[in-house]
Amino acid sequence: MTTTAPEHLLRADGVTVRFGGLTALDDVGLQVEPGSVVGLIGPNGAGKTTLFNVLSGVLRPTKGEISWKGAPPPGKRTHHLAKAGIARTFQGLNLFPMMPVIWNVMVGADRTAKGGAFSLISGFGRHHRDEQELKERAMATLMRFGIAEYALRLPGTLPYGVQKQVALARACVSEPELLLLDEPASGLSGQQMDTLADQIRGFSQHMAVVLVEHHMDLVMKVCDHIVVLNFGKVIASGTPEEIQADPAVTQAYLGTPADEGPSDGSPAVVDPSLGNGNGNGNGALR
Ligand SMILES: Nc1ncnc2c1ncn2[C@@H]1O[C@H](COP(=O)(O)OP(=O)(O)OP(=O)(O)O)[C@@H](O)[C@H]1O
Repeated sequence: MTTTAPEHLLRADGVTVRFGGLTALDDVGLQVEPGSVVGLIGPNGAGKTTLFNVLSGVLRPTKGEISWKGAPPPGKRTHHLAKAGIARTFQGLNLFPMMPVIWNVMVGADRTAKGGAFSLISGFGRHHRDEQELKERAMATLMRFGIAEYALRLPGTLPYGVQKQVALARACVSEPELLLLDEPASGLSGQQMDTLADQIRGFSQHMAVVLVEHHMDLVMKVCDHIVVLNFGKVIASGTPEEIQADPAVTQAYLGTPADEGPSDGSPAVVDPSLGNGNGNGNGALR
């Protein structure tokens, strides 16, 4: 009997998450193919972070299943994920403030570091040659991200945009097959966001990316596929063009009835500049 490898890297089936009486996710399905960029969007409180936490193994769903390359997920600790080829960034920077930039990136480079930062600082169980190799890989990644000059600086002494790049470098240094990005554009300038967009498209040459992001222009620019959540349910799923033309998406963000499209009959376009008039109390499209 021959078995074929699953086409998807990551798959969620019928994922439901309840917090007490509140259903944060309701029967959500999602697939991530190798080399694709998948966006998760939705108004505030839609369930994006909850789904991200389920996908990254941090949160166990009340119902439903997650599979990684057709098998159960590898575990919820960062080093479990890293070993399996999954890396993530955090909504906050989550850098170690007392460690220089290069050490922060070395932590990400070490797929075998069970103790994470502790094992790096203590050197427990590691040979000098291994540490040298980690340092070289971290340095090469810093160079690739154009931030090698900051290698010996503490993160807190650097501009926010550079710190964001350090966090991204730390996630990418292990050359993951899947990169989970949690609001990578928050706090960035327009120019920094353009750089980020180019980077994400570049990443997809080597890895799949799942992106939770409020900045619609970035999402529309970089994603191959977008999943839209509202009140914990998937209300739309498709290419950026399909999502922009979907009246249910416009309704979710702006609170306009789905059948009230533009009077000229052209498809409704989700406009990031429209911030008010949200009828569902979920906040504006940002
Ligand atoms: N730990 C928790 N306990 C109880 N309720 C929670 C918890 N985490 C999230 N929720 C609720 O679940 C729902 C979905 O929240 P979630 O943070 O996933 O939405 P989101 O789309 O990420 O929102 P935002 O864009 O504002 O970050 C919200 O109603 C939220 O209040």
